[in-house]
Amino acid sequence: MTKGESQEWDNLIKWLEEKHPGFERNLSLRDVPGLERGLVTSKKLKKGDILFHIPSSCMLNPLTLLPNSPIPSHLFPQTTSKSVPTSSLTPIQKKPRIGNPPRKLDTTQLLTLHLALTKDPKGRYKSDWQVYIDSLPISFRPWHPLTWIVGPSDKAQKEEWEWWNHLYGIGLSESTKLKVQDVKNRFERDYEVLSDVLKEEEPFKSQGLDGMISEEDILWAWLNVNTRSISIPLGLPGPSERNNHTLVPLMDFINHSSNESLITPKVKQLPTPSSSRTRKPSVTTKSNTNGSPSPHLPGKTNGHTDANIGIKYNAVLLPNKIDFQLSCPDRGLDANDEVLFEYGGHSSSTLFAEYGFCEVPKSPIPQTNGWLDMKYGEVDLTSYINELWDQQDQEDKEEKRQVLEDIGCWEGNTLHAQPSPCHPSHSLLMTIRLLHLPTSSPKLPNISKGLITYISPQNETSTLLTLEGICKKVIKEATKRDKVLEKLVKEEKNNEKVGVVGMLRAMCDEEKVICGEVLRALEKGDDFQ
Ligand SMILES: C[S@@+](CC[C@H](N)C(=O)[O-])C[C@H]1O[C@@H](n2cnc3c(N)ncnc32)[C@H](O)[C@@H]1O
Repeated sequence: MTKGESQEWDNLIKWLEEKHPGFERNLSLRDVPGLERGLVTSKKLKKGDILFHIPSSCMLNPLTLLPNSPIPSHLFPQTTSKSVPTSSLTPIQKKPRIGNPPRKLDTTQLLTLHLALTKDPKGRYKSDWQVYIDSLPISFRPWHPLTWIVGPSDKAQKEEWEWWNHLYGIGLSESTKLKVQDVKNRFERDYEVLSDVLKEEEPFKSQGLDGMISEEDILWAWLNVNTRSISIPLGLPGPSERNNHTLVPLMDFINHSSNESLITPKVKQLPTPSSSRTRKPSVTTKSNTNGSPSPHLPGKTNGHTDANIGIKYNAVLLPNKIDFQLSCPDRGLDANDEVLFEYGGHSSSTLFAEYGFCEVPKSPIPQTNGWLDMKYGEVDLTSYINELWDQQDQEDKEEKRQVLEDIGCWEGNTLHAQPSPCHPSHSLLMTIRLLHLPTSSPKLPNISKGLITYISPQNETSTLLTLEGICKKVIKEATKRDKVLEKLVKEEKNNEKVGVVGMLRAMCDEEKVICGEVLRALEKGDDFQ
């Protein structure tokens, strides 16, 4: 941590203490050079002690922004939910306008715009959350992989960027590249919308802001929103992952772990004290799957998100009146223990593409075995399966795709370390089985109804041979990639480069270990269901 960061932390705590009644904490910023910024306990704590209490007033989302925002209110996300008081967001227009529908931003875009506006060189958009915004990472270059494929506007950074762009080409598996490309597509769509807003909407248009807020500013803002916000019910309709999330000061300093013995699971959502007395109980929010706040996965609805947060969900929660409280787990915590929670059930490649890091097993036994104990140890075979689809004719592919969608097996072409032993997902097996079925096979209708999963001994033999071939290919490519990466950093003095390459090499290990185990099972003739 630099001196500047420590100052920003002090300012943040002072702002929370002075301006946000109810704020409490027993956590401090971890101050260890060379280690990821994170939160640690300020003193020894016992079961149930409060780690922090974050009042809703300091959270940054469309509901808290609207009352004093310089962003025109017609751009705010629109609610159709009865649970949000209509005064808090723009009401639905009863008759749609003739011509183009009114432009609306979703929460991701609105928060990105709010953060990016603070970069106005003329300083016209100071935020009420400025102290919090000053505590955010200053840049995502060079470590976030999205910045490896979005060139810098500053020519002086071009040469350095080329090293990272080259790393993208040689150091990521094809399946990880697909995930980073997906992040890029989402960024580009939002960038286009926000550029149009700056060009066409007042007051931005008259202020010439389109030329003043750069793509780099929007990239910085967008990555902050996408790597730091938390899913929380805001009562906004539409895709939840685009709308129902919020930036929560302090909570966004917590790092991820999937290791259950390390995470601090007790997060509560509580009604903000005054609101629980003033509103009628009928006005309640509908939460995501189980009412828990969870680290927001920007791209998709996340199947596993809330599993480890162990939320206590209180009866009456109004969308913009939800406080967060994190309390000490049963095991207690020593002073300076890091507080961690699970961002969701994400594989290494998803964590890397979305958040710019991956978990590497810390195990006393050699690292290769550690991967087998990783809760979300996974190899994504999408790029290999895509190659097989490309060999099928279009009609055949459409027909089989429909069947796989009917049984919930389209996509999800993965191998898993857990539950042990390593195994292919059911979706992967069904996909390869269908790839080996002849065009318009009479078996397809029954597969589509879920009546058949095992097709025939011959089909099964072909399926397992294909799986074996793919696993061998993955191991070969991961071994080759690992060697290239080793060579790349052999003489490298830059610690950041060495650290990132270390993560990429660890992901090669994960592929080799999991595919190796699946190959061993295939050789033994083990059955996969
Ligand atoms: C929500 S922020 C957490 C706080 C962050 N460390 C900071 O300095 O502000 C998420 C970012 O923290 C980093 N991070 C979180 N968990 C991590 C972990 N287990 N190992 C390495 N980096 C991690 C990643 O850069 C990620 O994009």
